[in-house]
Amino acid sequence: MENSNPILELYTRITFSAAHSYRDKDKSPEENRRKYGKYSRVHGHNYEVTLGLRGPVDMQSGMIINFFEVEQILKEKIISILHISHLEEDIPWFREHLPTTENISLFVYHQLKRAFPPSVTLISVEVRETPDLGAKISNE
Ligand SMILES: Nc1nc2c(c(=O)[nH]1)N=C([C@H](O)[C@H](O)COP(=O)(O)OP(=O)(O)OP(=O)(O)O)CN2
Repeated sequence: MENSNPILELYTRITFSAAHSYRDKDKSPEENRRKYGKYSRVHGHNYEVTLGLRGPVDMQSGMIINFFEVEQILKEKIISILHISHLEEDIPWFREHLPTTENISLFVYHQLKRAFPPSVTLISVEVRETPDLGAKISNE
């Protein structure tokens, strides 16, 4: 096999639990109920986040990045902030942005896009709120 450093993609999945509700700040509880139905009430989900990372495989270690390092980054940038949170109460960004699956994907993407070493590119973030509902950002 050639001795150059091939470019590969590495995937990892993390989970966190959080509560949220859909409410527009300028609307009354009744208006929010009309607009968002039952989702205007606080409810929780076990979210699944799948990340795609791309980079050259270091021929000595056989890794794009040591998974241990990925776990440390995810703990600091995602889990410590989102896990067991009430999204729009605890995290300032979600006071201005409805805590939908789409916006959670954007939040995770922005938290992580500069968190990895320069040789590693974050190419995708997929957030699943339920088995039937997810959102994905691809940066390819
Ligand atoms: N485009 C989006 N639409 C909705 C989102 C979202 O993030 N993006 N989110 C919701 C709610 O959070 C809801 O909880 C989603 O889960 P769902 O399975 O649809 O609803 P339930 O858990 O209540 O399950 P039921 O089968 O309806 O009882 C809504 N829309």
